[in-house]
Amino acid sequence: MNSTRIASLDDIKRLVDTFYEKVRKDELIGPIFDDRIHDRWPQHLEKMYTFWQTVLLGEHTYYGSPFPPHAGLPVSHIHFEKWMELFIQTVDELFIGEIAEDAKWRAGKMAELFESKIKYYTGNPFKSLL
Ligand code: HEM
Repeated sequence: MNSTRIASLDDIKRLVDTFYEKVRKDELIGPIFDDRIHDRWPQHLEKMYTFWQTVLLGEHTYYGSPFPPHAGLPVSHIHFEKWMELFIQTVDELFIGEIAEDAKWRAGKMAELFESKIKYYTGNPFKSLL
């Protein structure tokens, strides 16, 4: 059983790298990422390190807006379910502790928010995307 707590940027990198390895291999959501990201995976991973470093360690290195890149993606409930399944699997494989639990909780909240925004904007295509 693993007994590592999320405590450093190296831990965040391991979490992000392992998660997106699973994502890229997944038949349902892998192609959605690849179609948008193409050869920019190193940049995407770098950005995701800063995102989770900010959220989980309180070290403020991410200054973006998380939602806009998702607004036009061809995703619905099943895609978010798969995303969450892989994320939870990754966290539980690698880490224990309060921050690991927080990671899963926050991911779940953001997945819910993104899903409901995407549903809303799909029904109201002329609303602002922010
Ligand atoms: C099925 C679910 C999801 C898909 C298909 C998806 C896909 C993507 C794609 C294609 C990008 C843009 C990459 C680029 O063009 O460089 C992106 C960026 C990002 N995603 Fe997701 N995502 C999903 C769920 C989530 C969730 C639940 C979170 C939150 C925990 C999240 C957090 C982010 C962040 C922070 C960025 C970077 C935004 C920026 O540019 O500042 N994504 N995602």
